[in-house]
Amino acid sequence: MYLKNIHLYAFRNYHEQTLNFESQKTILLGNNAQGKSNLLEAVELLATLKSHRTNRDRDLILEGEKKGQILGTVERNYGESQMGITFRSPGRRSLMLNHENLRRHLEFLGHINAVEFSCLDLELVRGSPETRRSWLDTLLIQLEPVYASIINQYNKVLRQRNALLKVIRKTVEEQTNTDNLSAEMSQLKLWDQQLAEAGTRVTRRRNRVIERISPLAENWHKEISNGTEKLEINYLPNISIDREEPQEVQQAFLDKIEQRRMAEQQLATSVVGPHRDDVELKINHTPAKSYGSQGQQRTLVLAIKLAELQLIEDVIGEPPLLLLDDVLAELDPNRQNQLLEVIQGRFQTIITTTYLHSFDTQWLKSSQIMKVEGGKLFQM
Ligand SMILES: Nc1ncnc2c1ncn2[C@@H]1O[C@H](COP(=O)(O)OP(=O)(O)OP(=O)(O)O)[C@@H](O)[C@H]1O
Repeated sequence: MYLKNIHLYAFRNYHEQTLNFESQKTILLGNNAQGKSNLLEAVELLATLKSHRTNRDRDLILEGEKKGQILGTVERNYGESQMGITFRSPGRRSLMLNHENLRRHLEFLGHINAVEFSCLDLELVRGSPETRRSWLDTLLIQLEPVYASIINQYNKVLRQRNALLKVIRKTVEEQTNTDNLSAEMSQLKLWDQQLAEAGTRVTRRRNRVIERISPLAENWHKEISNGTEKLEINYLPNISIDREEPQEVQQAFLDKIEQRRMAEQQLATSVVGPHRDDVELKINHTPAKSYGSQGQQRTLVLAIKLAELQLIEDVIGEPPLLLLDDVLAELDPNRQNQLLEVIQGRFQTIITTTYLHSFDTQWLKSSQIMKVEGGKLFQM
């Protein structure tokens, strides 16, 4: 897979800019706040339709404009695709593939795959469970684009069920109309069923992806730490997935809802389901979050990113893009070399950096280097 070019119109701090990727490796060089990460964000959006920095389209549009656009051309084994996303404020985004407007997000996903690695990824270890869920979901969308609608459907049901739980609490507090309450309770039963169905789909897929990525990450981790450390990645689902059959998982889901009924009604929110999942990361049998040193945590994240590259390549059959946002300088020479060795000519890589001195000369010679200044790119 090769991203040939990208065009940005009124996107973040870019008025109008084209970048033709002329080498497997592109280095975006510039001071802080010039637009380097914005460009990587544009590639991330083409790959996943999500940005890890915002979920409001209006943030993505150049200040003062009503419309922004990202266009890109990607070359795959099966041929070339032109992709486009138009953001509107106010308004909804629209998607284009090969000059045709798409109605469904699903048809847009899966043409570009990318693994992003930035200093924010340390949050995978240090941050809240939400960060780890979001990491899993983004990975799953790339591996099987249909997951985007599965997780959206789950979130929609969850929102509606939470709204109903709030209505029920109000009815109970006001102790007014018992007829209303019984109608609301039967409605809740229907939402329980929907939550369990949608949630089972999410849980089973998250479990599957963890089963696939864990051994890969564990191997990388062993290699980077020269065999001195053992990484363990465990899925901690809110609903037990010991059982094989989806119907059995669904039943376990419904049983747990029943057990937590009182708590849910008091809190007026859903306390059962994959929105409460987490992923446990352990180094030498101890939690990486509380016991891991900074260096160990960095090794862990690097191992996970290398595993993501490998897994996506295995599943998709083509190497994904690698987006490195200001991370090379943060890795020690040993880990830097390990990463550069893996990349060598295999993955199209876009790197942002404020300095060039941490790159080796061979690497610089074979890279396209672009200077980024105030939302403009200059060939160096
Ligand atoms: N919607 C927008 N309209 C105009 N400018 C924006 C918009 N969103 C972000 N910016 C500007 O983009 C710049 C940030 O760019 P970016 O995050 O790409 O920085 P960077 O070059 O990667 O720097 P760093 O090394 O600090 O990460 C800031 O100047 C910010 O004000």
